[in-house]
Amino acid sequence: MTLVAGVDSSTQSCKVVVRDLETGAIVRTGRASHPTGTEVDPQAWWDALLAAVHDAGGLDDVAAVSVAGQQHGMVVLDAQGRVIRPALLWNDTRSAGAASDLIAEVGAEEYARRTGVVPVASFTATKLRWLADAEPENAARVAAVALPHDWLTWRLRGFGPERPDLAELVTDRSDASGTAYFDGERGEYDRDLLARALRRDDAAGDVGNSGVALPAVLAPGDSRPVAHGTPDFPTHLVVGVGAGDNAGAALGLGAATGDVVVSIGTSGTVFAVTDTPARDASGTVAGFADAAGGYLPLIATLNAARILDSVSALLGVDHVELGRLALDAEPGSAGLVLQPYFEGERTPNLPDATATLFGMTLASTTRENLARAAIEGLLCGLADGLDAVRGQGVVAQRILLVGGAAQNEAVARIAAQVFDVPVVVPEPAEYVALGAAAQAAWALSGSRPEWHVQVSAEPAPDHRPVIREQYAAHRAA
Ligand SMILES: Nc1ncnc2c1ncn2[C@@H]1O[C@H](COP(=O)(O)OP(=O)(O)O)[C@@H](O)[C@H]1O
Ligand SMILES: O=C(CO)[C@@H](O)[C@H](O)COP(=O)(O)O
Repeated sequence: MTLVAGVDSSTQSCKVVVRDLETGAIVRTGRASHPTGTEVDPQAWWDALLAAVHDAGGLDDVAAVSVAGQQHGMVVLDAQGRVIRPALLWNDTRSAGAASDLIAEVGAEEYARRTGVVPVASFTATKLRWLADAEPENAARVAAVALPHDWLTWRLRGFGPERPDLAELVTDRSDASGTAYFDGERGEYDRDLLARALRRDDAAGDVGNSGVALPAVLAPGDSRPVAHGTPDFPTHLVVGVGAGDNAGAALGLGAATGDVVVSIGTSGTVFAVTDTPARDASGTVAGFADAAGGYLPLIATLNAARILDSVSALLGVDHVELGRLALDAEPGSAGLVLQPYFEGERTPNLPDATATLFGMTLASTTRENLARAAIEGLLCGLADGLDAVRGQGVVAQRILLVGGAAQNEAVARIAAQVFDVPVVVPEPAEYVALGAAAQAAWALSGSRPEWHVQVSAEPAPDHRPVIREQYAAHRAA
């Protein structure tokens, strides 16, 4: 049996799956936790990757591996290949002012035209501008900028401070498209936008002629060898190009026309695979690239599964009990509405917002209604996102619900009340890691594998417009 492995280095944890190349069957899995916080030393991701690989039984018998990861995180390296400062993650909002500054300088239309996105605090370019303004001595030392999956792929192939070959950094279109200095349609970096973000004129110019290295953007199915083998990552391993996590999930799910993926992990995301790029100058929909040569219009919320973690903790219950309580309440939670901006918000772009509970009366303020309001608030934000993605021409025939919180039955059943299209829950699995394993298989065999995805639940359509109507009324107010 030939085996391939996929990694998802996500916000909260690192997950590894090992699959049979022939059938796609999951042979074994591993996992390790990441630190909390929105600023993380990348070394912690490397340690977690090693721990997750060990937990999965190692890669000795595996022929190829590929790494997908949380998008946008800023990993800055000096000329010796050392990480200059902890990475700022996608959900770190300190660069909100930098995003506004970049838009004021370049223009939203111009950004959308050149990169498919308009900067928000999540995107790498804004973090570089923050670095240039807040830590100019660090910005001056930047010799390369990588994303989490680029850096982990580089380390896995045997590079790092001991072998600081920055020209060996590689990435793919999907993750590069989340930087706000890459055009997914042309498949090229916009180095003038990079130079502007970092306030470094020497960052402009052609590859080899620039003071700041960027990872080479490889094609889907491409690969690189392990250059310097270690016991954990031996030289026989073929290493795939990797991906941003959402593009990885699309690959793992085999998302096709008519499918809209709704992922409820640390972030909430709504996205679809398309043939043409989105260029939304309002900035609501990010016009990302996918991991298979197409595009991935996407909206993301900063608040998703952790809304439920927080409300579960408040109520002193686990996720199962939270779901049971929620299903004991009526749709609309008797008027209780949670606008769940616990960590600020990205869609809508309100980086300094906080959460608000509306509609509290003696009658409505029950544990059941609060549990339901948490799930409804989470899903209403994503339903607004679905509207925005549809506004880019995406036709939604069904929702594929994935991510940690999709495993909660109440979330799936209430999703069937919030969304106006059928909801399908694929069998519980780490779809980002599965997609990365599909990349590994593609790199090994030369063609994209056609692996089947099982469905575990299809909650009966039960659309209840009242849920979104009352949420929208409070948002407007
Ligand atoms: N049954 C469940 N109900 C609600 N939330 C859940 C459930 N299982 C896991 N989660 C939550 O899902 C999140 C992890 O999801 P995951 O997709 O792995 O996130 P990420 O990829 O962003 O690290 C955690 O916040 C976890 O508490
Ligand atoms: O910022 C985005 C997408 O634009 C997030 O989706 C990140 O990619 C983090 O993903 P998770 O770790 O929550 O899965």
